[in-house]
Amino acid sequence: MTIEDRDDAHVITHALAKDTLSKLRDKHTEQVAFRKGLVKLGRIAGYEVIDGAMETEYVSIETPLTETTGERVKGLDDVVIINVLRAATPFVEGLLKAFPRAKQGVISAGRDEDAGMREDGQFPITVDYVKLPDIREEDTVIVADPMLATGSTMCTVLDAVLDDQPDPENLFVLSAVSAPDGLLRVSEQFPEADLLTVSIDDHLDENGYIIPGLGDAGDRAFRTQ
Ligand SMILES: O=P(O)(O)OC[C@H]1O[C@H](OP(=O)(O)OP(=O)(O)O)[C@H](O)[C@@H]1O
Ligand SMILES: O=c1cc[nH]c(=O)[nH]1
Ligand SMILES: [Mg+2]
Repeated sequence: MTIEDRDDAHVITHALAKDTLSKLRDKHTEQVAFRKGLVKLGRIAGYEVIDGAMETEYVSIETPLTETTGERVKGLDDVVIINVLRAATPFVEGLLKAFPRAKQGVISAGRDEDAGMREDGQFPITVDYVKLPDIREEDTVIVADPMLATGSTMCTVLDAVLDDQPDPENLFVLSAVSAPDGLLRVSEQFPEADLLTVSIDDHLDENGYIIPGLGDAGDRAFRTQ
């Protein structure tokens, strides 16, 4: 398994994840390559979740030549993936390569950047659309958003996802790039969540952007800048 357990989060240390993140960080990486990078990172992260959190069971198999015993991942049908619009869309596309039969939820939650970051280090969050599947106790829930900056968006999303639902067996908050402030905020408000990220960056700037980060993930993936 290529996950480093730290006090603040589990960090995916797979060489290909680091390689892909470096391409995403590069300001010369254009839209198509950027989107493909997020897809690839989602796929790698999905495999890491399987490797780290899911069990296998023995199954008997008939090969063309003989009978043998193999292993199968248990619980692949008990996965719920939450797509935080908009930047998570290509990231989730990659996750779905690891969990093709996952149930999916969609929530549109965006920072009100005109209002700016408040003195408490949080952003007002606008939620426009919420469509979530029922969660069952046996489920592994993965809330995916490539950027975890102040944590304002993620805390709003988790409130909506967990509202009036049973606690799932596993709850992952998955990001590509995270900031220490956001990790702290989410872990304080949702201690039951496992925070999984590819990189814990240094700090946030005065506009709430992750430094060194990769810029605005939504704008780069959707070419809106
Ligand atoms: O931790 P936070 O400070 O809340 O910031 C993280 C959020 O910011 C980005 O979304 P954005 O609001 O830019 O929306 P977008 O995905 O539509 O670009 C990102 O995709 C996260 O959802
Ligand atoms: O650095 C950041 C912070 C929030 N959202 C982004 O897309 N990038
Ligand atoms: Mg954005």
